[in-house]
Amino acid sequence: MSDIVTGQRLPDSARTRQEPQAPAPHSGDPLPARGDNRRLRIGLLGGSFNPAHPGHILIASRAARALSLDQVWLMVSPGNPLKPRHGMAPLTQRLASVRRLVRGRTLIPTTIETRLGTRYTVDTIRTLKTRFPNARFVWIMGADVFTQLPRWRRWKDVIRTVPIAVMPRPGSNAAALRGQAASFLRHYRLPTGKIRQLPEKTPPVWAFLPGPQNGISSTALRNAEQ
Ligand SMILES: Nc1ncnc2c1ncn2[C@@H]1O[C@H](COP(=O)(O)OP(=O)(O)OP(=O)(O)O)[C@@H](O)[C@H]1O
Ligand SMILES: O=C(O)c1ccc[n+]([C@@H]2O[C@H](COP(=O)([O-])O)[C@@H](O)[C@H]2O)c1
Repeated sequence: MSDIVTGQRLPDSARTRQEPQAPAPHSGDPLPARGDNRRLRIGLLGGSFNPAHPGHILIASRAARALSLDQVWLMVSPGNPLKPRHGMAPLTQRLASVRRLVRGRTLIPTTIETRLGTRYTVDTIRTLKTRFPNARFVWIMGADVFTQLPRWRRWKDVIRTVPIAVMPRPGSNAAALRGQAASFLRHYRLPTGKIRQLPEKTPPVWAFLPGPQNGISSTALRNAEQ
């Protein structure tokens, strides 16, 4: 039985150990309620991961802590619709680069969009919310991507569908905070003191999560390899 999130066949022992947290594979509501009846909070960090680097791990871990997330799915995109295919490593290679950096149970590398057959974020979120009705999803993105958000397909539907956590990135923060998305959403920003409530809020809602920053990028790593 393959797991829709990890794509891996789990040995029985691992399934038993992981079942309290890991989504089960099939329809219905695969996410068990927590012992305290709180819905599972799941961060979605979509990305090309071409390749993954410590900047991804930093923002995923920081979001997990700041938002009390049970899991963060590092969703390796089948292909960012706005990025050229040329120079994009195969999905398996990009997934492997994420797996090499991840430790522990909270951060979960996944190619779930490929299995769901979605590429645009608006479709991914709608499908995930249908498939996992008991989860509370939060979309995590770096400040550079928040600036680009108005170029996404049906971006206003995206922001109406999922709370958004914007993570700081060196050189991108000022532009993000005065960009079109920030301006459109100016009445929907959570103040820093209320960030932990983000997953419980009804969208549109977003927050900028201050914290440590790392200037690393996949582009720099690819260039260094050449
Ligand atoms: N160093 C970083 N600091 C903060 N956010 C980051 C950082 N690197 C990537 N991100 C965020 O992680 C997500 C996935 O990024 P992606 O996989 O495209 O990495 P990248 O380094 O931006 O790649 P590239 O240089 O190829 O564009 C995006 O939301 C992006 O903003
Ligand atoms: O839905 C869109 O139109 C869209 C356009 C550009 C990027 N995205 C998503 O944004 C996430 C970050 O992409 P990237 O390539 O900057 O790491 C990833 O999950 C993409 O699928 C989504």
